[in-house]
Amino acid sequence: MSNELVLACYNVSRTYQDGKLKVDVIQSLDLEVKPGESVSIVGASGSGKSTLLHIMGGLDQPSGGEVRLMGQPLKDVSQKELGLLRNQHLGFVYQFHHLLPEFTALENVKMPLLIGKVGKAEAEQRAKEMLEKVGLGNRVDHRPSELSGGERQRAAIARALVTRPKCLLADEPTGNLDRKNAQVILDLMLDLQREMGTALVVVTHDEELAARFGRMLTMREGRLMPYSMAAEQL
Ligand SMILES: Nc1ncnc2c1ncn2[C@@H]1O[C@H](COP(=O)(O)OP(=O)(O)OP(=O)(O)O)[C@@H](O)[C@H]1O
Repeated sequence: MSNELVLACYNVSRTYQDGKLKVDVIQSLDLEVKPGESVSIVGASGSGKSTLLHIMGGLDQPSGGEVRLMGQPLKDVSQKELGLLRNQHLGFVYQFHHLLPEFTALENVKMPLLIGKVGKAEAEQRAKEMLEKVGLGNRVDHRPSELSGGERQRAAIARALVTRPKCLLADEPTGNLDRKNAQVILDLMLDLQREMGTALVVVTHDEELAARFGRMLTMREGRLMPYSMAAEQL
């Protein structure tokens, strides 16, 4: 039943008007994300992967079609409600950590809880627990500049998951890391996804990492299709 889905896209399209040129980046795209499942999306550069993730996360509006978050069509909600829905149900991780430089890891991770009106004491405790989970229990008072690249990404994952979202959306979360750190961060995301029952949708260029997800999709000609190595080499 559709209302059991975490996220759903039905007949979604996105067109950019670039001067006289109209670019159909996404066309008649359908996607259903079930609770707790892990989905990877690969595809050529410029195929529309980031655009899709922005639309799924309510950061961009589709030109047509419908996006539902926890069964709620996003086009029906006000900006304020959208903000609440996103804070409540979604976590975001990007290629670059986007931690606020003047705040410590703990303060950064607490922030979405405080925005979501969780009390200060509970926010502090949950943020500490989440930092422990990502292996940063001994780095809570470090500022981003005092963390390694892998540690910053761990802190960004903690910040995204501290609200216990139904779905984590990640755009090239390992794109800025070396191979070893990329593997470690991906393992961490998949472990947390299973442990917390969070659905995980990741966009990546890395087909080897993408193959470790429950479902691997390719973005091609504005649509998603099951990944097939043979088709990729055409
Ligand atoms: N604001 C915009 N205005 C016009 N065109 C845009 C805009 N944003 C993206 N595009 C175009 O839409 C297409 C898809 O971009 P998108 O960033 O979604 O691709 P991608 O698959 O994530 O690429 P990459 O893997 O290189 O990050 C590109 O051709 C891009 O130039």
